[in-house]
Amino acid sequence: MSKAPNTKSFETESHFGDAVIECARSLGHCFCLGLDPHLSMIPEAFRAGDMHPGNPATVSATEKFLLEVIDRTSHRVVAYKPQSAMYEAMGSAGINLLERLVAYIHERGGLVLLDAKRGDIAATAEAYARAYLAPDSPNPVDALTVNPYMGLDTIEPYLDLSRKHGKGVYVVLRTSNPGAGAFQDLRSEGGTVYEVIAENLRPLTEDLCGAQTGWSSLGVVVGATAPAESAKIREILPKALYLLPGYGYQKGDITRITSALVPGPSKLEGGLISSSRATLFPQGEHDSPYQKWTAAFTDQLERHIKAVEDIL
Ligand SMILES: O=c1ccn([C@@H]2O[C@H](COP(=O)(O)O)[C@@H](O)[C@H]2O)c(=O)[nH]1
Repeated sequence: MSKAPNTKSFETESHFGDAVIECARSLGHCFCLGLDPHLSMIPEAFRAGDMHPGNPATVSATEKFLLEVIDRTSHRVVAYKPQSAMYEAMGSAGINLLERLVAYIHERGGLVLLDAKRGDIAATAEAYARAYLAPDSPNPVDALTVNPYMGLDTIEPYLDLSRKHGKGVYVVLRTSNPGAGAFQDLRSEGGTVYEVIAENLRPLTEDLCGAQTGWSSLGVVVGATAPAESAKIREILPKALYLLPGYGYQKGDITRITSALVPGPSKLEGGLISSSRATLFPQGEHDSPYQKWTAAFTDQLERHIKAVEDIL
């Protein structure tokens, strides 16, 4: 699906929404693996020194771990969702690591949805959009999460690159965290904040639908912990792909998250169900030797994928 590192022109130059759905249909599930290298959780088999974020050895250890994870999963997951903050926390070496990982995933034909939740005035958003969504960017990902709090004009630069190059844009709508409702559920005449944003996004999602599947490259982030809200959003945004974080570690009940999905040709579809910590770091395996860790990791990954398959 992709070309050489950092010169990649997304072959779905075509369309992110189509690429996600086509991959999900061929794999038979919609599991997305979060690449969140929490340094304290990196297994013993990969750790080096004190794992301080400023140590070059920490970055190398993290890279070894994540390359192993990617090698073991690239044929099994629909997309990867690196969390930008985890790499930024390691300074410029961490950002370089993120670039190498994105290139590595692309060499293997994988999709990268960078979770960076960018949001700023349009002039600055243009730079964020160029940084990640322009095909000639030093670190071109396939999709980016963005924050709509500052208004629709601030997401326009990302949409522009989606129109031109088929990139995915995921707007944060109703999040998975315990405090999500405090602001996002506030009511005005038009409904809750997240419903008002969704209404505003509707025509934009419809403009960005793929020719192959009809799904939009403009998606939304909705916590897997929020099935009722998910259902309401689906009524407003029938064509938007969901990114559903919060499965696993945050205990989102995926048997209820079917409210986000709709029947496709053979299974439910319309979202990416994402897990980071719970899949990357099987409980009790932190101190395991390499062989035991690989077995535990593969077992955990397959259990999580199976749980997703079972609800579709
Ligand atoms: O509502 C949201 C939006 C984004 N996230 C991000 O997803 C992962 C979740 O990690 P887990 O280890 O699976 O809990 C993380 O990168 C969050 O920043 C979210 O959790 N909820």
